[in-house]
Amino acid sequence: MNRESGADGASHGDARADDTPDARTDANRETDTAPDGGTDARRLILNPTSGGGTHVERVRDLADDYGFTVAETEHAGHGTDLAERAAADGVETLAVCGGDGTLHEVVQGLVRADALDAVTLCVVPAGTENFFARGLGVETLAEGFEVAADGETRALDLGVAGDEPFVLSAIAGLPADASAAATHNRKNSLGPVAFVVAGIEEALDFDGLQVRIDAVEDDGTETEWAGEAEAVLVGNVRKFAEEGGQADAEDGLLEVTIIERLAAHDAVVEYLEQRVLERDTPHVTELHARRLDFESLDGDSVTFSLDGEIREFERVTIDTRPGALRVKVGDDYEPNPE
Ligand SMILES: Nc1ncnc2c1ncn2[C@@H]1O[C@H](COP(=O)(O)OP(=O)(O)OP(=O)(O)O)[C@@H](O)[C@H]1O
Repeated sequence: MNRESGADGASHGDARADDTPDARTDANRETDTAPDGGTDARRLILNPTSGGGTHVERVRDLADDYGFTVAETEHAGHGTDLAERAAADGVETLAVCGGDGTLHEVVQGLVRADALDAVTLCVVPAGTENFFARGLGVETLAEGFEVAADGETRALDLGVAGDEPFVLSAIAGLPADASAAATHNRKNSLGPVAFVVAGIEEALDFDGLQVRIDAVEDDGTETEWAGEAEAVLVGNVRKFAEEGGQADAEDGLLEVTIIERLAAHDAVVEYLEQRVLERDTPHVTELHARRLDFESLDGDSVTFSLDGEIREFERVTIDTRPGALRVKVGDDYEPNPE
């Protein structure tokens, strides 16, 4: 694994000696508790409702130890405002404590503030799934702060659907409907099982998508797919084909999986064949695309899940901003997990 440079050739191993708790002064500690502002270089945006919400006290203690001021979200969408504010305040290292949805909001704020170049993100996992944090090799709250202090900085791709950035994935079809049904409250009470429960409920009355997809592949080839789809899964940091999991997030490409609509039973068998046996199946199309144009053919808008946040599009272009996200990663991060 290349530990020297990210996709943009940025220099790495840039943790500063004063990032460690021991190196900071008592005076520093006193200013660390500014709730929602200041000109500090390190700030943490904390979603107190992510996961079961049991992380708050511990995270505040760790933030204090590592010299992060804490800005707590007060409502859905607030993470975007707080990130914009952090950028305006000149924050250089911005940690995000929550799940993938909170990270999604924070990235919106940095894009709105045109501050992706100026801010390095760190993740402190406190959500239900924490897919992004796990991909970066960050499993626990404490590891989130350790990596914020000492981790390597890499330049990861950012996905964009229309004008909205996403980090993990943009998915349309059955899984997006299931993710819409797995509400925040339900996730808090059921955990990851909420997705399964919601998925079964949604499968009972999901109609399929009538869509056309024009993709520009890695080598410039243009590919068109039109028909009735069960789901269109577009991964940036995440991939869905074969065994699924983390994708190469530094290749400037989207991992696209289109699952053709079949009788429910056949579709499940084929999807499992592909995932478990890694066998090509005739009704699953995989593409590595730089860009794709998605259009609903029946005039209905389609429900998308962008990192778990629900949006509606009748037509949308999805592409990437290669290497646009500066992110601290742990030792277990694999740039190319293939
Ligand atoms: N103070 C708040 N009160 C209520 N909702 C909030 C608050 N702050 C943020 N949110 C909302 O919480 C939602 C989910 O948060 P997040 O994704 O971080 O946690 P999660 O759903 O538990 O985890 P994951 O996405 O990893 O499964 C986001 O859509 C966000 O808008």
